[in-house]
Amino acid sequence: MNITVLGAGAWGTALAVHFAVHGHRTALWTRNPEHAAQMRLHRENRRYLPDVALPAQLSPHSELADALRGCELLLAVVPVAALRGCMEAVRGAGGAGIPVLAACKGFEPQSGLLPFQVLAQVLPDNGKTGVLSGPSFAQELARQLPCAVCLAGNDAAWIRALSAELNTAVMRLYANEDVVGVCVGGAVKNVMAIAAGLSDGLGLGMNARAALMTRGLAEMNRLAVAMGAQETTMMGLSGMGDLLLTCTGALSRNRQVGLALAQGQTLPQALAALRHVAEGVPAVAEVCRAARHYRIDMPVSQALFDLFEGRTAAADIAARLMRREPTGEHTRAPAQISEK
Ligand SMILES: NC(=O)c1ccc[n+]([C@@H]2O[C@H](COP(=O)([O-])OP(=O)(O)OC[C@H]3O[C@@H](n4cnc5c(N)ncnc54)[C@H](O)[C@@H]3O)[C@@H](O)[C@H]2O)c1
Ligand SMILES: O=P(O)(O)OC[C@H](O)CO
Repeated sequence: MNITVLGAGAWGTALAVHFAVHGHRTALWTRNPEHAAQMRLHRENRRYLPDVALPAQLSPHSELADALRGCELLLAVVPVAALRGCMEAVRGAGGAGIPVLAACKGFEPQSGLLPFQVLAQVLPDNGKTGVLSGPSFAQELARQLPCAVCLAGNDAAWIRALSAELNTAVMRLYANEDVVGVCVGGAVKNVMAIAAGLSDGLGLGMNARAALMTRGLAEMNRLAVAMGAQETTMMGLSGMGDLLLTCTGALSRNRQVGLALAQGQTLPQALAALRHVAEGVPAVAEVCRAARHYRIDMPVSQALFDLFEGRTAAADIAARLMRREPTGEHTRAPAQISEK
């Protein structure tokens, strides 16, 4: 298959390398001509995924029209904030009819839309759109270490066929019919990974991290179900699977942000040191906005939001969460989300 990957960051490059290694002709598009030239020269993406050789089947591009030539499947792997602009550019370049999977995780800032909803808005006449999500660090996939992720979209038969066609011994693909749940899991687990990094960085212990992850899963589930997802999806790869990986894995950028905040860095300092996107940061505000809208309680997300807004200190968050009114483990507590 001819695959075009939009976005030559860590994840876009890892996916492009993977599909090229497994026999697909792969174009990797970056908006930056100098970046494309460097990748062609060194056969490596030194800025975003160093020490991984780009296979011969992979061609770096900065001209969108070149990258789209002969394309049979588009993978959109830019930060979710850039998804709309990228897909508008694809439409402008005559690529509106190409099937597309978004592999970004988060809510579009301000609109609060999930990646599949952005695709539906920008490409309303596009026949086939979907998402790829699940526990998957770019550095591991690029080295062809095994992982399992899921695909979901607007055409269940296409998603099933695509899962079978793209499945490899390195990346096992599961078809999922709950595109809302898959997207919400991928977005909210990043918020929980920041909280887990913060907890670990403050030395709160393994008991605290287990509690945080479990109650984080409860928050993810409440929001997902309110938005129309199935509860079972949160127990799968794009829910619990990705939550486990991102809250505990040292490679997680979101977890690293939490660790940096615990050391006393400001949010801009932590993000500057990262040099990669941490989608959990903009997602915090969108998650809390959605929680207010659906009138559900998301105390971990709200505590992070208040921290980012300067309304609470990192050192006070644990006490604030622990001292809340006791409640039943599966009680649907009324929303305690602040109005700001
Ligand atoms: N890195 C991972 O392990 C991983 C795994 C799964 C999913 N993801 C998701 O994939 C998405 C991309 O993450 P990443 O790790 O590749 O990020 P990254 O920070 O490594 O790279 C981001 C890339 O997007 C490009 N970009 C940013 N704004 C753009 C715009 N307006 N137009 C075109 N290109 C733009 C940047 O130039 C860069 O090449 C995120 O939503 C992330 O959550 C990442
Ligand atoms: O490095 P993070 O925190 O953006 O997480 C990367 C992937 O989403 C893990 O599945």
